[in-house]
Amino acid sequence: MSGELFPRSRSEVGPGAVLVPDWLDVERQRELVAACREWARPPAGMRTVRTPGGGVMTARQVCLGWHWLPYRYSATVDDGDGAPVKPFPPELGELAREAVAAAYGEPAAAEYDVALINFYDGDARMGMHQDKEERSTAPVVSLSLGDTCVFRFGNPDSRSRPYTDLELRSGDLFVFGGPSRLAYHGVPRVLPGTAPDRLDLTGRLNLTLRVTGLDHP
Ligand SMILES: O=C(O)CCC(=O)C(=O)O
Ligand SMILES: [Fe+2]
Repeated sequence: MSGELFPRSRSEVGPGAVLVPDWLDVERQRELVAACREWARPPAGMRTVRTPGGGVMTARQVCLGWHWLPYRYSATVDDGDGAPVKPFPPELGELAREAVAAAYGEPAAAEYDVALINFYDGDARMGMHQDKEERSTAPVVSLSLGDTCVFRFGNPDSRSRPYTDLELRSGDLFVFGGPSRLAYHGVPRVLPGTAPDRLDLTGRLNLTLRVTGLDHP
């Protein structure tokens, strides 16, 4: 539920960084949540990610197409059960292309080949980072489902200011490419209990769709 008197409108948060509120209708959100529940199952299911410095990411993650781990891509879940990563579904490629067209008004140039699905429950959050393991400069497509979060979108030079805090709600699309492709970003907070009732989801799911630029094994 948005609660706004007027619908939120598309906004450019930075050069090449575009928020399209309410891009997915509730039916599509429900379908994606159901699909995420399947993708989260083992083998190659949702896991806790550990960083080389000994840290633990509080958002749990499952990948499709390529397995991301700090800080590279692999064809197998090298930091989990070792299973081959689940395939990247063609529907998500189509969704990514539609998303780029909706954000930029022009079609995507490259084939999307990886999805990182992050699940935030409890106090989960994500620190400021760049998405830089890809060899392609194609825009990152981000879809939010479930609880609203505060999404911090910064600049390509440092984790600190200037940055903009925006709300990403269930169904929102955020695309960042061009001069913003390597901008630092993170999720300082999730607002519990804000998911639409019809989603039947406690917590927040985020799908980030990317082009790795890697050759498939
Ligand atoms: O959950 C989000 O909105 C951001 C996820 C993210 O930045 C990532 O997976 O690299
Ligand atoms: Fe990211």
